[in-house]
Amino acid sequence: MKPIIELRNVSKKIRNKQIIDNLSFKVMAGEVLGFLGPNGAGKTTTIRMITGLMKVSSGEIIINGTNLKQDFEKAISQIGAIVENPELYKFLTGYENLMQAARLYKGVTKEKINQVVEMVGLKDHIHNKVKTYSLGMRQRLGIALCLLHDPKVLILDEPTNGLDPAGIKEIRHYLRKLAHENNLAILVSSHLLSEMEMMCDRIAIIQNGKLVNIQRVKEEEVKTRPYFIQVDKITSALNILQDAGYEANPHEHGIEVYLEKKQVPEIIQQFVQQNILIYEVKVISKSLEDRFLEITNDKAVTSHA
Ligand SMILES: Nc1ncnc2c1ncn2[C@@H]1O[C@H](COP(=O)(O)OP(=O)(O)OP(=O)(O)O)[C@@H](O)[C@H]1O
Repeated sequence: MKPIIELRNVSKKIRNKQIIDNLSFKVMAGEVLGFLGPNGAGKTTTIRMITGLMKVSSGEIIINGTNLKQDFEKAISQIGAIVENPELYKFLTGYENLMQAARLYKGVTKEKINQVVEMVGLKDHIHNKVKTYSLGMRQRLGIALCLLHDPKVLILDEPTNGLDPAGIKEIRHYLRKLAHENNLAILVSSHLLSEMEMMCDRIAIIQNGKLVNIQRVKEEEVKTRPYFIQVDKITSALNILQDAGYEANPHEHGIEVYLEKKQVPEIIQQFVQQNILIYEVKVISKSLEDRFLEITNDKAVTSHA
């Protein structure tokens, strides 16, 4: 999988207050990454930086290989985003809303409009007025608007706000479909673990502007488990794992990496060949929920808030 969004040591200071602190993560083509954190953790600020609405104080943001600072137009043209609620004309039909937006872009054909309608499952309702739509349908129309210019990245800030469980399920279905079938990299933020678990392939937890954890969700947790490996050369070990396509991050005095049991001896062999000393290998068995509650100190946010 190819990283489509990449943050490298991104920091943001506003009036001497460190809002985002050395944040690095990647969102791959074909995955939905959840950006989870309590209120005020820095999710919106990060999303505003990725979408070019706010400048970084330091660090780099790379969108599909283009550095946002070096070629803003090119980087931004690959992003579709809903940062606040989608702006919709409620007295027009869904189709008319799409036609309005299409005028802003060059070369959006009728076929393209029909294609995005199909992608978000609104075909049967697209000629009805938006005021008759449920919140979930409005979100889906908002997503269709974002897709008109063929972005590689879709970014949605709190897309489930105000939706009932059926609406959340509906959005989840279409986001997963877009990621998996159209190979989009999707970043969604939320402060609710339960919603993120329903929607995402991986979850990145942020607190006080820092990334505290990235973990794969559910199904894949069954196959792969997070291992902690304590080594002397963390960077070399990380490079070996990441080059081989493993999801690995620095963790305390070692590395956290998602592995299947049968992959463990293979990794140890590679480390030994590269003269990396291994002091400890253990499974980190905590669930995502344990980690999140621990991280948020059981305050403000719970998985069922
Ligand atoms: N323009 C600003 N000036 C000063 N402080 C700011 C500014 N924008 C954000 N902050 C502060 O930065 C921190 C992170 O805010 P941000 O909105 O990014 O968090 P969030 O995780 O999106 O939270 P929420 O879920 O409540 O939207 C908060 O403490 C907020 O008060």
